Amino acid sequence: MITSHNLKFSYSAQKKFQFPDISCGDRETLLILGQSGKGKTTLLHLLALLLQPESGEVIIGGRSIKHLSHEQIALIRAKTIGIVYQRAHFVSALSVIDNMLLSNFLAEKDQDRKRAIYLANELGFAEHLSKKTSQLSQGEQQRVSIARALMNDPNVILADEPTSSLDDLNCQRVIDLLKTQSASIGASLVVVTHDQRLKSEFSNQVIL
Ligand SMILES: Nc1ncnc2c1ncn2[C@@H]1O[C@H](COP(=O)(O)OP(=O)(O)OP(=O)(O)O)[C@@H](O)[C@H]1O
Repeated sequence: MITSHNLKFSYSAQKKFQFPDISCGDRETLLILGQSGKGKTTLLHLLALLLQPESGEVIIGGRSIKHLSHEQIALIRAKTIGIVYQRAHFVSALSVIDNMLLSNFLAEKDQDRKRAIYLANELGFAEHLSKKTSQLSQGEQQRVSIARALMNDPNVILADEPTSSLDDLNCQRVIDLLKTQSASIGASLVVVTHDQRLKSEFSNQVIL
């Protein structure tokens, strides 16, 4: 479960954001919609503990993420949050499977090859596991990115514009994958997007 209260953030005196409170329980989904520049990625990065709010707090699994060291925050993020970034940010020198196993390493867990292979089969890219990520199509990279986010069975999955560059068929596939995979591990799924196609896919919505 993830909630936020009174989150405020500013990049500069001219660029200030005050976000509505959000709440997404275990096995629940939440869509955060907003036009370009409304602060969707900023909010997602606050929820992902990648940015520190000026005021307010994020609570994950009942625990407030305030007054913790950078090291503690990094470990909580790695262990409890799966992030599907707007751009995938793979390590280009590593294979697909090693990019996935990196998630285990960052969470200080043993490398779980079985889980990586299981997810690759579930998400339909098992034949690409030993390739470099740059050899995969954009849609395949998107699925690897989702699988990587699921490697540590996170409590919360945060996805930033996961469908904006996909055609209708792949858009539907990616949303179905995110929903089924997050439901199967009992996670909260929060998606931020300007993609209006997703409106009909989520009953809980917040508009920025
Ligand atoms: N590091 C930064 N420094 C200064 N301003 C920033 C920074 N990152 C984002 N901004 C500004 O903050 C505003 C919100 O950016 P953000 O990326 O959160 O919006 P968004 O709703 O996700 O937009 P998009 O849909 O175009 O990705 C934008 O006007 C952007 O220029």
